[in-house]
Amino acid sequence: MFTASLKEVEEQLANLQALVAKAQRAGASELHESQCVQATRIAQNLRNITKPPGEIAHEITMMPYITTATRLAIDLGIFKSLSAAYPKHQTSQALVDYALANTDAKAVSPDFVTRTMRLLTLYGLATETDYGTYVASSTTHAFAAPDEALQSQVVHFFEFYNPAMEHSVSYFAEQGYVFPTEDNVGPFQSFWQVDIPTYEFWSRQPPVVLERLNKFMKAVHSVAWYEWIDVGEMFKKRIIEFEESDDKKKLLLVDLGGGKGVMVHNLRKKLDEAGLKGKIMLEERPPVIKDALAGAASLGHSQESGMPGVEYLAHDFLRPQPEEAQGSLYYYLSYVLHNWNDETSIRLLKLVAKAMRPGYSRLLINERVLQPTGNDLQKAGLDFHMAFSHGSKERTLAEYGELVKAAGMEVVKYHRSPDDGQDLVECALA
Ligand SMILES: C[S@@+](CC[C@H](N)C(=O)[O-])C[C@H]1O[C@@H](n2cnc3c(N)ncnc32)[C@H](O)[C@@H]1O
Repeated sequence: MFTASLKEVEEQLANLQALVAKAQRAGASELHESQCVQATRIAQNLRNITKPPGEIAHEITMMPYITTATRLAIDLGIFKSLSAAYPKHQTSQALVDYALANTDAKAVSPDFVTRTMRLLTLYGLATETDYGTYVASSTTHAFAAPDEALQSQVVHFFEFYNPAMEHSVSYFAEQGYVFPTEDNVGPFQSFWQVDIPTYEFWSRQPPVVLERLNKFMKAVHSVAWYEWIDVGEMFKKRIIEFEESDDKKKLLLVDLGGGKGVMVHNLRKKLDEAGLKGKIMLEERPPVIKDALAGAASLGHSQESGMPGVEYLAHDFLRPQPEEAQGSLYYYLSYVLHNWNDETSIRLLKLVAKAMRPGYSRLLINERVLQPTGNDLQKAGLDFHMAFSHGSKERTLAEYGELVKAAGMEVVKYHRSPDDGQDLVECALA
């Protein structure tokens, strides 16, 4: 018979109580996001101790239905409907009416909605208040958000990665249980019958796919480093170190492969608040630059020139850095290196090193750095994901150290995030 050790259960409860007490001592009435992440981790430990093996097997077996139910709910507009109706509760019939009026659904029955909602409410994607009656939870609102980040993540994985995951079982049985290290070979390429890197595969898909990919990139992030590091202080300190005035022409940061520009737009605001006028630059592939400019326009800036103080440069970062991107105070690679194998990463890092001014420029690598043990689902899952689709991996600090060393740099500081999320690895020319 399955039992759980009381001592182990008590240990986890004590951890949770300590977390709550710490927040209370700080005068808070709520846990903030990184504390919520810590609380979830404790709950996960408690679950591992108390969940009988049969229940765990059940959860693993049924998980694809949760994914499927979420995908179906997206197609039926259930999150949008519940979120818009909040704080009102909605019945399955009201959700049917919404789907028929606002989506492509040809027919929907209240029974279909009720049975779908049973799975969703189990995972907090909405709250069940009575039989066939629901109200939006905070997760519902997040899934209904206009940026569509979370919905895009679910749909993108469902369409492109999930079939490749199933295919991987026969792939590894045939090829051997070794993760590929080439960016154009792997279960993903094998399923989709292509021999090109995954990013090239995306660029050949209809624009809606690339758009969805860019939307969901936002979702893979946890609390951004610029929320827990005082950006103004960090930049000012280095500017003062070089006794240089912060004139308008100075290039403060180049964000290579910065996606739709979420980080440059946020950073620009932070730098403005700190009175720092130097330029920052987003360097991306041409279609993504277009999306970034559209993103700037949605923030109320010009569609042609984007946010003031941000330069938008269409450039392939696997080619030498152009003149205008030379000698920046910081170069920034966020969730880029984990897409590439060691060989291509070193090629990219060498090109960055060439653009760096000795003794002055720094490289900031923003990634979820793997810890030796106890990595969460984001880290362990993303590592698998990188292996499946990019022939690459998540790395430990030592592995990042090896990579930058091969490109003539060294790690000068490791800024570890308070919630074990996005870390910052600061490097300089060796
Ligand atoms: C995983 S996303 C990371 C986006 C962003 N840095 C972030 O943290 O959300 C990787 C980005 O690298 C960009 N990228 C891939 N290959 C590139 C290349 N050769 N030149 C420039 N950007 C590239 C992609 O367009 C994509 O936006």
